[in-house]
This record gives sequence, structure tokens and C-alpha cells, in this order.
Amino acid sequence: ENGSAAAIPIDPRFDIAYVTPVTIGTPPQTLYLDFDTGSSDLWVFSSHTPESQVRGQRIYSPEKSSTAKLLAGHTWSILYGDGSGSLGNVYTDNFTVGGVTVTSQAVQTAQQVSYSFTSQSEIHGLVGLGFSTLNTVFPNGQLTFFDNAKSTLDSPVFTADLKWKKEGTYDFGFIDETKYTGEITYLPVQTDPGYWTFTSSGYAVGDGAFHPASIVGIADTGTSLTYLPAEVVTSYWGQVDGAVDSDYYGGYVFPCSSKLPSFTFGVGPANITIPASYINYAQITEGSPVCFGGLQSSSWLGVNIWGDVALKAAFVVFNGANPPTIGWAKK
Ligand SMILES: N[C@H]1[C@H](O)[C@@H](Sc2ccccc2)[C@@H]2OC[C@H]1O2
Repeated sequence: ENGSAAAIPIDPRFDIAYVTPVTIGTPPQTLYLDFDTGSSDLWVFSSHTPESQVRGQRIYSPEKSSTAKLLAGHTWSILYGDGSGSLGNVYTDNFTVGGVTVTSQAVQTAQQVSYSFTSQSEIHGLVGLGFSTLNTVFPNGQLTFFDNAKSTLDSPVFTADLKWKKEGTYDFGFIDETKYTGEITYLPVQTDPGYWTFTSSGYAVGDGAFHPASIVGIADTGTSLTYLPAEVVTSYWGQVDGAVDSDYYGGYVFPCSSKLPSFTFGVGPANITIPASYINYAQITEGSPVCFGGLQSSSWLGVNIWGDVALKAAFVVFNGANPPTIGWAKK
């Protein structure tokens, strides 16, 4: 059974993250979760999360679900690239998103969450859509929702159609031709260690020359910005009046009044252009004349990350066939 679900920006001012409604258990409990191709744990705020760490989030209560089963002796603990983290125990239960149901999905219930989760009341947990090898459940790693659902889908794919400051969609099991223009360019995926890792064929700043290059990076719907090699972002921000790489603000900032160029990245023989407006990410604080860039250096990260700022400029196909590939189309 195929499915389709909304990807809703959690903040109307800038696209810090997107959440998608899911139901868990019997009777169904609805939570809004962050679908994250950059990790592979499905975890939720729960009745096991200390009240001091819950601030407005909806919670999953396994004790109220007749189909919940404790996965005895199993625990999990995850640390994310941005330093946030969570840990807890594990149940299996019915899990439905956009009409696609997995009847015995591992649902990881949080017993601890870090402050950055407590402070985001609109995010009630994460659905990892990376490869199941990254799952942190111990002693037996669990399968992602997509890996469990794959065999029931018409095609072993899901697609991301994220949008700038608007609601987009995740589709499961099919490719909606009305959501993109031209052709989809498919690239090989390196599945070790478990991210959707692909190689971009280069970049261009604004209407400038295309620079062929091999940029290995991960497609990560759970990361807000896009992080690329220093030489790439230096050449981009070099075109922006007043842009500086600020230790104080932790990245490239620029006068909000400055004109920004677009940014184009290669996907095989094709390319995707990120409009300048997407790269004018946000004011430092409400009303500030200083703005934070959506394109930042990856040098301190050790990995290039094509986050939402890049993904929302494209229609992206996460093809879970064997071997997996990733498809990019303009829209
Ligand atoms: N794959 C990403 C993940 O989804 C988020 S976890 C997260 C933390 C706080 C708020 C919302 C989400 C974190 O940032 C980058 C990488 O790790």
C-alpha cells in the first residue's frame, strides 16, 4: 500500500525543521515527527520521558496501546551531529504514516532527551530514514520504518518534496510525476556507514562558470542548512557584500540588505539551482540587520551535508532497491 504525508515547517519564519503526522498504537496516538534521512532510529517523546524534559510535545504512551509490546532487554542511545541526543527503551507497535502501516515497528521511547529536543515543542520525535545499519538499539539493531514497509510498497522508494516556508510531502512507494519537471538523474549511493551518501559533480555561484568537482556528501532531511567544503563556500560568500565568516555567530553572516547569488550544484550531467532566497536563511534575531547564511562550511564537520536548504530546491528520490540510488530532479 503506497502513501503520502505532509512535511510541515515547524516555524513560519524559517525552515528549521519539518514534521510529519504519524499514528502509533491502538487506539491510534497521533504525533508529529521529524523524518530524518541522516539517522536510523525511530524515537518518540513518551510516558517514560521525565516531565522536566517535556515542554509541550505530544507523547506516546505504550501503556495505553493494546498492541504495544515491550522489546525486553533492549535499549538505545543516540548522539546527533549537532550535539543533541536521546536514549531509552523499545516497544513494537502499529505505526502508520500517510496510509502506510507497519504492524510491528520498533518504536524507541525516550527516557532522556537533550535540551535542544526539550526546547523544540513541535518535534515529538524522529523517524530515521537512513540505512538500518545505523540503528542504535542494543543488543539487536532494529529496522527503519522504510525497511519494514518496503515489501508492501509498489516500488521500494520514498521521495522528498520539501518546500521553502511551505508544506511539502513525503511519498512512499511511488514517484509522483506531477512533482517535478524534466528528467530524474539517478546517482550511485555509498551505503557505508549508513547515510544516503552520493557524489555531486561540481558547483557554480550565481551565473558564474561551473566548477567541475567531486563533492562527496550526505542527503540529510534532518539538517536545516547545507554544509560544503571551505573553498566552495568561500567562493560563494566572496560574492556577497559584507559577508563574513563569524566566530561570534558560528558561521557566515551578511547584511540582510545584501543581494545574494543563487547556488548551483551538479548531479551527474544535470544540476540543481538553489535560489538566493533559500540561502538568505534567517535574521540572527528577530528584526536584526544581520542575517545567517544557509550555505556554511563543512570543514569542522568532517562530512559534507546536503540539508534542507539544498533538498527543498529539488524533488529527491530515495531508491531503496538493490543497489540503492538517489534521484534528483528540478521542480
Ligand atoms: N540528521 C540530523 C538530525 O535530524 C538532527 S536531530 C535534531 C536535533 C534538534 C532538533 C531537531 C532535530 C541533528 O542535526 C543534524 C543531524 O543531527
